[in-house]
Amino acid sequence: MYVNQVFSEEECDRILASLDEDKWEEAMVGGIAGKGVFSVQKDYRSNYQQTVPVANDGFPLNRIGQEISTANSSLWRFDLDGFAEDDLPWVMNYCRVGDHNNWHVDVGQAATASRKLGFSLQLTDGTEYEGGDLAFHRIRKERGELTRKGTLVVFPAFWLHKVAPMIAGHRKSVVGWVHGPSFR
Ligand SMILES: O=C(O)CCC(=O)C(=O)O
Ligand SMILES: [Fe+2]
Repeated sequence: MYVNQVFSEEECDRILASLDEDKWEEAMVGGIAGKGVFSVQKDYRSNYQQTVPVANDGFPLNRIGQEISTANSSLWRFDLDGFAEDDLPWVMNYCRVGDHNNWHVDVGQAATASRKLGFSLQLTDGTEYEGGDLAFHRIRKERGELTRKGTLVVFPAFWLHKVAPMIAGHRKSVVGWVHGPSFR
């Protein structure tokens, strides 16, 4: 896993300020049966989401893309193409008690088949909420290591991970995937 403090608090606030409060939609589960087969299943996941707003200068996806390239060169050396037009990053919003995303992997069939690396950028700080921790199967991390505002976490899309149920407060993250040719 690659963990780095990539954005300042002010830059995270710039992303937060660019969000549209009218655009939150209930996150869905799917991509297994085929393209476009998604549904709300609150026992698997419960959170709001909206596509991440990208400024004219490419902020913040340009920086995230560069950082993922750097991480990939030193750690996995996967063949990568970049972000996919039909699978652009989301801002995830965990604002209700119990909001969560149960154990899953990010790579599946259809639109998610070519995901190689996933990322999660912390827009909020771990001190702003209880529960809601991003966790990876069999990887032990101190709570503060992944929760700091501005921290980018990069991981292979086939790693098992989850977001624990919210107990209090609000958590927001930018979550997305860099695609590439199929594993072989
Ligand atoms: O909110 C996060 O940090 C991760 C969410 C996640 O794993 C996903 O949406 O696939
Ligand atoms: Fe995920």
